[in-house]
Amino acid sequence: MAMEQELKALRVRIDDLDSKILDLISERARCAQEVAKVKMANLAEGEHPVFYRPEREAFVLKNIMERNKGPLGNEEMARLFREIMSTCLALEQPLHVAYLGPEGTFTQAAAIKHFGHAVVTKPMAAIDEVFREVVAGAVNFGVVPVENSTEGAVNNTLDSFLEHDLVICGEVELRIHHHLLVGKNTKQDHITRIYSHAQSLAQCRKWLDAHYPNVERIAVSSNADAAKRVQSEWNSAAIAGDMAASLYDLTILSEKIEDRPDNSTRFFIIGNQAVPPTGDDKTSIIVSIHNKPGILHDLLEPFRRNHIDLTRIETRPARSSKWSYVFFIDFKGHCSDPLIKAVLEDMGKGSIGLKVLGSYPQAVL
Ligand SMILES: O=C(O)C(=O)C[C@]1(C(=O)O)C=C[C@@H](O)C=C1
Repeated sequence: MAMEQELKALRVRIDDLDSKILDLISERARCAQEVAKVKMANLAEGEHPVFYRPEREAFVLKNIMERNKGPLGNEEMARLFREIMSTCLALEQPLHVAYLGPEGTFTQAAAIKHFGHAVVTKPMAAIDEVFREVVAGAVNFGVVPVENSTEGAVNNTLDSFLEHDLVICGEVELRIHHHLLVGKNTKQDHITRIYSHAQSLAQCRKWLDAHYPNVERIAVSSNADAAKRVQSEWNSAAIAGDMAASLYDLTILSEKIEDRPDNSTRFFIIGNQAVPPTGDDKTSIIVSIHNKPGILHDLLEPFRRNHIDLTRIETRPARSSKWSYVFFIDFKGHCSDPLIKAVLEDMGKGSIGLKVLGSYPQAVL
């Protein structure tokens, strides 16, 4: 009886707090509606309003994480605010976001992690199609994978940047946990085929060698596609993540089978909008250079001289001529910073071409 009384009193307090939170969230949403009105009222002739402001969102989330005193962890708290902002933005403008599908891919999970659940997500069959959908203006943004901590670059994404003129507006990092999944009719000891995306098969190579050394591994276009197949196919399993498992109603035979526990994938948000600096930004560029001795050293020297932190460098064959290359370089800093501007100018002089793909806030979550 005493416990019942105690619980009742605590629940009264919770109801009271919920009602205060409800009022505050509604007040915040009304504020966002006012923000939209101000943005609409201050447009120059022919200008389009910019509702989504990644630099402001990064500030809000970081601020919440800094001020959070617990007991909820910083990430949990930021995720709650991510969702509040997502719904507030949807009141201003519902965002449409294309991603590398089908439904249930890690790219969809990355899109939701970045924009929250209030966005309308649209699956595309290939990375290039995500780019084309954004270029065509059919969606506001696109989400594409760019690199995995175990398997390296996603070349289709890098190549698409050579063909399309889009801006990188943000990055998302996602911990990738792979599971071995089966449909209702498949037993663990009857598996004859394992489907997944080539990158996912590679990320689980050692585990597969140890547990299913003689089972055929079949690469398909995505791990969500693998999950979809095994829903109805007997004696086959898929390697995919949580979203695909629940979407296609599969049983998890083995959890977290990736070879490296810190296995993560980085995704880019692509759009048409340049993002102002936050003080904690990254910039991505493409540079093409003449092939001559010491050229790569010369290219990178200004970064060393100016203590600019290079975070990634990737090479791809140039489309223009055989045995010539382009470099994809990411570094810390924003292209509007005078120091970065000077370095890029310096680099531009020694190269055939240099293109800034975008400056964007470093991933907060
Ligand atoms: O500050 C703005 O510009 C807003 O539109 C408000 C708000 C928010 O809810 O905090 C909503 C969407 C933007 O992407 C950033 C922030």
